[in-house]
Order: sequence, then C-alpha cells, then structure tokens
Amino acid sequence: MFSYYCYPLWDRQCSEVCKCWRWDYQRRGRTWQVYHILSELDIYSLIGANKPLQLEDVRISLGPNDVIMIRFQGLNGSPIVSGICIREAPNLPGQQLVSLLFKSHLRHILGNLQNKDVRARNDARYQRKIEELQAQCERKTDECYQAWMSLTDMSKKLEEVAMELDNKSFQNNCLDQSMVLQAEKLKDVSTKYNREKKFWFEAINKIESKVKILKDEQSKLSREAHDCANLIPDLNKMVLAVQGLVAQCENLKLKCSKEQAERMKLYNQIQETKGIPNSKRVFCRSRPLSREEASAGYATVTDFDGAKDGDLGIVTSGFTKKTYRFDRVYMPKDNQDDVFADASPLVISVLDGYNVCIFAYGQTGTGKTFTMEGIENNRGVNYRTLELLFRMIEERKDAFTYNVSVNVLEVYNEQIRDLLVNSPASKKLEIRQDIGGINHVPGIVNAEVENIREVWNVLQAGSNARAVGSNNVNEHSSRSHCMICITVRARNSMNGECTKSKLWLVDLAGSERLAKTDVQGERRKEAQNINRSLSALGDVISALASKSSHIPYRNSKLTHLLQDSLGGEAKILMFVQISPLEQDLGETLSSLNFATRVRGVELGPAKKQIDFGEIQKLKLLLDKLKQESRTKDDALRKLEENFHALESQAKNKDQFCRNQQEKVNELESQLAMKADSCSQMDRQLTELSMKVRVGEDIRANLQQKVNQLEKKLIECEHVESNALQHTVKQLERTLKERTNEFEVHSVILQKKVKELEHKLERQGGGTTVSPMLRPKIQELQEKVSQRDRHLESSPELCASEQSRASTDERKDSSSITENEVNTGPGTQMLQPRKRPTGQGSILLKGNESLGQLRMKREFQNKGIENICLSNPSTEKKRSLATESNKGRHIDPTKAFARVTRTTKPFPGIQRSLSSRINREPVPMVKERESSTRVWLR
Ligand SMILES: Nc1ncnc2c1ncn2[C@@H]1O[C@H](COP(=O)(O)OP(=O)(O)OP(=O)(O)O)[C@@H](O)[C@H]1O
Repeated sequence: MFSYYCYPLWDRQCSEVCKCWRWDYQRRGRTWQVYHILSELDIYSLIGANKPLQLEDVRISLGPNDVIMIRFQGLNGSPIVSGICIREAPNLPGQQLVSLLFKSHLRHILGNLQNKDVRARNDARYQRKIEELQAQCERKTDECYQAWMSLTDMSKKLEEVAMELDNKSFQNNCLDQSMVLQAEKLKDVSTKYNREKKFWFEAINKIESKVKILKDEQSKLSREAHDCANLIPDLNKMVLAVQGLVAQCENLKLKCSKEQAERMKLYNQIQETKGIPNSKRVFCRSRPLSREEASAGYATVTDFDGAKDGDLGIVTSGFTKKTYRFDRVYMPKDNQDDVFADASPLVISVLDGYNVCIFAYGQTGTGKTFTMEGIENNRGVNYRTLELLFRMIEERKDAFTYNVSVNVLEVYNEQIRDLLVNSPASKKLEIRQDIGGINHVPGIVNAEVENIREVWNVLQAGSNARAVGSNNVNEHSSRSHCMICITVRARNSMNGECTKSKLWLVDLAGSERLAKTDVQGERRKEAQNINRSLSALGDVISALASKSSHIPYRNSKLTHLLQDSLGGEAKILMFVQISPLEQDLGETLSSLNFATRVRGVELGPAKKQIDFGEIQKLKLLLDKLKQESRTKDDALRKLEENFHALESQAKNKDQFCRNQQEKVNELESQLAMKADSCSQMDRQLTELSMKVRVGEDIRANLQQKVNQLEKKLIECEHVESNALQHTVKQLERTLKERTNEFEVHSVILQKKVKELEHKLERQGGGTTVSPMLRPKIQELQEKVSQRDRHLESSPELCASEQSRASTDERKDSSSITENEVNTGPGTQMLQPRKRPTGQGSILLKGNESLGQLRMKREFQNKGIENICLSNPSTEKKRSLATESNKGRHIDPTKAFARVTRTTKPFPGIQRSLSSRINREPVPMVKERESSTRVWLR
C-alpha cells in the first residue's frame, strides 16, 4: 500500500521552482534522494486490490550525472514494480498546477452556491454541527487528555517504581560488591590470621619447649645445689665420723698389736716350756730299714730309748753308746704327720712375719727327700707346710692380706738354677742385695700362687725340671741342693703393718765324706762342691754360735742364699737324717755332730721382718692421700663456688622463665584478640549475608510489586482502552450519522443548486446573470481569490482543506463513489480516504505506547549497567534536539492543529509532551506525537 501526505511543499533550495506532493530530498554527494511520501491515501481502495498503480508527474531536478534512487517504504505485501518511465518534465510551474486543482474544485463549489440563502442556512447549520462536533471532539480530546495524563501518571509511577527498583538494584549491586570486598578482606584477614596463628603457635611451642628445658635445668641445678648444700653437713659429719673411726681404729690397732705381741710372747713361752729353742730347732729322724735290709739282717746302731726326751743313742763299738740330744728325735715308726706336727708352728711364724728356714741334712739315702717332699700318698714337710700356710691365710683373711710367691732353685756345683724356667739354657743367675739389705736373685721366676693346687703344680714343675739334667734322678738329687723359697707379703688390715717373710725349704745334697766315697772326676768335683757348701753352712753356724763379727755367708751359694734366714733374726728348723745301719755309723756320727753343733748355736730371739718397702709405699700413699685430700678440699671449695654460681644462674633463669612466661601470656592475649577479631569478622560477614538476603527479599518484593503494578496497569489500560474504544466507536457512529445527514443535505443542496443553475440558464440564456446576484457572485469570487492567495501564501490553509478532507473521510465508500467527479491525480488526492484499520484508533496507539513503555522499562532494566557508560542526558538532548528540529520543520501536527482547531487541549498536550520529552526517551515522544496527531486527525 502506498500512501502519502497531501500538502504542498516548496523547495526553496531547488534552482528550479518545483511544486509537488510532499517532496523531500537531501543531497548526499552527487546523488539526489527523493522521497515521495504517500500517506493517508489508500490507493488500493480507490483503484482496487492487485491493480497496477501508476504515479505520474513526479518531478525532480537533476544534473547531467545525478542518479535517481527510488525507495519504497511502508509497503504491505509484495508489490511488483512493473516499470519506471523517466522523462524530461515539461516546463510547468507547480503554482499553476495547484491553481488548476483548486479552480477545478471550486467550480463545483461555486456552482453549488448560487442560492445564497440556502447556502447561508446550510452554512449556519453546518457551522453549528461543526461546532458541536468540535465540542464533542474537545470533550473527547479532554477525555483522551485525561486518559493520557493518567497514563502519564501511571508511567511516572511506573518509572518511579522502576527507578526505585533500579536504586534497589544499584544498592543491591553495591551491597554485593561491598560483600565481595568484605569477603575478600575477610579472606585476607582469615589467611593472615591463620598464618599468624600458625607462626605464633610454633613460636609458643618453641618457647614452651625452651621454658620446659630451662625448668628442667633449673630443677636439676636446684637439686644439685640442695644436694651440695646437704652434703656439706653430711661431709662434716662423715669427716667427724671418720676421725672417730680412725681414733677407734688406732686404739684397736694398739690393742691388737699389744695382743699379738702378747700372743707371740705367750707362744714363745709355750715353745720354751716345751723345751724348744726360741729360734732354732734341730730334729733328728732315722729312716727305717728297708725290706731288703731287714731281710738281710743288717746291724743297727741307733737307740731310741730316750727318743721321747730328745735323746738318741748311737752304739759306736760293742757296748759303747753315745747319746745325742736334739729338740726332737723321730723313730722309724714315726710318720709324716708326726714330723709336720712339730714343724707346723713355724708356718704361723712365717705368717707373722718371721723368716724361717727348714732344711734337711744327712747322708745320701737317709730320707731327706722323703721328709721334705714325701711321696705321692704321703706328702712331706714342703707340701704340708704350704697347705697349712694357705689354710692359715684363709683363716686370717679378715685381718690380714697375704701375697704368696714361690721360687724353686737348684744349687749344683755352686751354680744357681731356676727350676721354673721353661727354657733349659737359661742365663747364669747371681745373688744381689737390694736397698734393704735383702738378698735376691734377679731374673728368677716368682710364681704367684693363691692356693695349694697351684703350689703343688709349681712344686711338680720344679721337680720335673730337676730330673731333666740327669738320667738317674736319685743320683742327681743327691748331688745338688734343692731350695724352695716361699715369700709371704702380709698386710695387717688392723694396723696396716706390712711384713715380708721368707720360708726356705731346703733339701740338701748328701753329706758323704769325700774320702770314703772314693770317687773321681765329675763326681769328685760334685762331692767337693757339696762338701764346700755344707762346710760353709757349718762355718756360718759356727760364726753365728761364736757371735763372730763376720759371718761367712758368701762362701757358698747355699749360705749366701740363706743369709737372711740363717741369722739370729730367723727361725731355723733342721732335720738331721741318719741311717740306722752300722755300716753308715761314721756318716751318722758326722751328721749328728754337725747337728749337735748347730743346736748349740745361740741365735737369739727372732725378729719380725718388717716390709720397709711397704712402709715406704704407705708413706707415699699417705702423702698421696693427703694430696688428694687437699685436692678434694679445693674441689669442695670450687664446688661451693660453683654452687653459688649455679644458684645465681638459677635465679637468673628463674627471672628469664618469668619473663618468658610474661611473653607467653602476652602472646596468648594477642592470640585471643586475634580470635576475637576473627569472630567479629565472622559476625560482620553473617550480618552482611543477612543484609544481602534482606536486600534480595526486598528486591523480590519490589519485583513482585512491579509485576502487580504492571498487571494492574495493563488491566487499567485495557479497561480504559476498551472504554475509550467504545466511546470512539460511539463518536464515530455519531459522526457517521451526522456526516450522512450532512451528505444528504449536501446532495439536496447540490440538486437545488443544479436546479437553480438550470433555472438561471433557462431565465438568462446561460450567459446573463441577475443583477442582484452579480455582486454576490463577485463577492464570492473575490473571497475565493483571496482564499487562493491566502492558500498560496499560507500552507496551513491547505491543511484546512485537509481538515475538511479528514471530515469527509468519515463518509462511506459509496459516498466517495458518488463524489468521484475528479479526473486528475490532485483531485483524487483530495478525496476522503478510508481509515486504515491499524491506525485510526487511539486505543491502538495507546496500546502501542504502553508496549513501548514496557519495552523501554525492560531495556532500562537490562541496560542499567550502561547508565554509567553513556551519558543519557546528552543522548536524550541529542535525540530531543533532532526530534524538535523535525517537529519544527515538518511536524504535521501543527498544520493539523491550525486547520482543525486552536483550542486549549492541544497546547496542554504539547506542554505535557514537551515536559515529558525532557524526561523520557525519544520513542515515547514520537509515539505521543503520532498518537496526538492521529486522534486529532
Ligand atoms: N722314714 C722313712 N720311712 C720309710 N721309708 C724311708 C724313710 N726314710 C727314707 N726312706 C726310704 O729310703 C729311701 C731313700 O730315701 P731318700 O731318697 O729320701 O734319701 P736321701 O737322703 O734323700 O738320698 P739322696 O741324698 O740321695 O737324695 C727311699 O726309698 C725312701 O722311701
């Protein structure tokens, strides 16, 4: 459908004066765009649907290279452009065209106004109807204005609600942002708090561990200090107790010494009462006859009648009997136990610190070895002495400490041989004298023994070694001196007395006389050495007996070794072994004589052998103990100083602990403050969350209210639109009735005019006019010419024609058909048109306006973020300026307003619209202008 506005427009910029129907153009570069706008004219209602449309006489001024662009707008359906014919326009001015149009139209009018009275009445009647219609129109305008104002108010309220909603949304967004910021801050604070909490926990744990260590050290130091402090009186008490004990010990020592001395004195007295010399005893033992000797019937010379009294009779020749007196005489029937019973007291003397020498002297084969060593099942003096020695040591272990060592020697040909040396070729042993005047053999083996079993092993080893050098053991043993030296070191635990005594157990070689034996060579040399040594022993004993100043101990190895045990300070026990046989009488007498000489020597009382080495050691030990005591005193003094230092350190550590505890308390308070701040932040977060939820609830309520208001508004608009539509329809029906009446009257008037014209033609021949009518006709012609001029000078007058045309548009299509007397396109454009079904209703416009308002609100809601990005005021001003410019130049409503009415509602609406324009977007202005234009139309 093509439509266009029917009003002339003079193009003042065009070089060629061109008058056409609504020309609008603008120049863009070298292209002329011409808009031929067709509106308010339903062409197809005139020419019929699906009929070709031909537009003629559309003129435009073009240059030689200009381009014509034809644009179709507002088309419904799919019209087909069948052809465009462009031709050069004749030189016909637009003014002339319009003049022709109006003249052709006025011819009909002038023809109808021949009857002045009828025309005046009709004019008056039409004028009244027009006024009535205008009044109705004004009322409707007012009603529409009121409806529009209510709609505006509702829009305002809606806008206020929308603004409130926007504000709430903005506040909500602000709250969301603030909540996000608070959440981030809280997260940062929480992270920082956790980090600081972890740090402080670690620091507190470290400090607690340090404090614990310091407390432990402090308690330890305190305990040590208290112990030291407690030890001082205990130490003093101990010193006093020790001093008391030492005093008691000294007293006990004195008593013990006195008692021991008394016991020794009594023992010696007992020995003397028994007839035993004090330090020297000589026992005589005769061997029994062997089984062979007894069976052979050898004669004997021994008489044991006085043996119990120590007298031994020797029958020398026939009836001569020589008696010898000894300390003890053993008969052949006496066994080893009887012999040792008399010798055992010397063992006690050895343990008491006396040197003892037990030796056996006699002819070979008289039983020296039997007495000293014994046989396996009948031990001799050596074994029994050592056995008793260790038994006594065991009995005295509480009071004495003994150390026993054994040397086993052999003197053969004046050579000392160590029988405990494993290597057979040992170096030559010599006798030396130590600082104390005691002889000793350097390099000799000292076998430390602790029990009798070890002693037996040592003795067995010596016996075995003695047998190595000779095929005949007995022969060898008869030609050497076997000497066992038992050294006993004793320490009296009571008085600390130390003694070093020796026990010599000597099995001397046979004392045969050299001439009698009649031996030669090596045996002679052996016999000479034996005799020399035994002679030296006799010499020593003689010197001792004569109390000579010089004792020839060094004349033989034997006497030299026995020097400290043969003097007056030792105890001597001599077993003189004799043979009972008569054939051995000479040797027997020799041995008895030697023994008697020995027994006659006065050695004096024995003397205890004090171990000066031990005394020296004790002195050194005492000095060492004194030094240790001084050192301990110094240590005790240092300990006291350390104790005081530790006390001061403990005090300092106590102070440090208190400071650390204060720091810990401070840190704990800081930690509690941090925990409070964290809980406060949690509460703030909870409050913010509650506020956000409340804001969301408020927004939801507002949204619900908005929806309700929109719903109510739509309902109100729907009700009001229905009412207005109903009212408009009534008005339209009324107008249609009035128009029909007017048309009927017009037809009647036209008929009457035609009749009058016919009458006038019949009366005046068609060319003459009544003199009475001529002035009126002239007057009417002048009015028409004035109106033409006025139309030419004021386009608005054309709008009055439009107004009339709009008035005529209420006519039915039948009436239009009746009025189709026009032949040109301009006349056709002046014909009333049929209102388009989608445009003529205010209600429809109102609905469109409301729809656009909702769209606008939705747009505002969706694009609320763009408020800050763009400047709506400038955009609004720019759009308003554009619209205002458009309104100034081509606003058709003004022309309609001039033509239809200049009453007050329109300015009011304009004011309302202008006031709204300042606040509302452009679409609303356009909508209201169009709607205003429509309903005014
Ligand atoms: N009182 C005694 N009772 C029993 N037998 C004895 C007694 N005295 C010696 N005899 C025996 O006499 C023999 C010789 O004794 P023994 O070897 O002890 O003499 P001797 O003096 O040591 O000889 P030598 O000087 O050669 O060593 C041995 O067989 C021994 O058993």
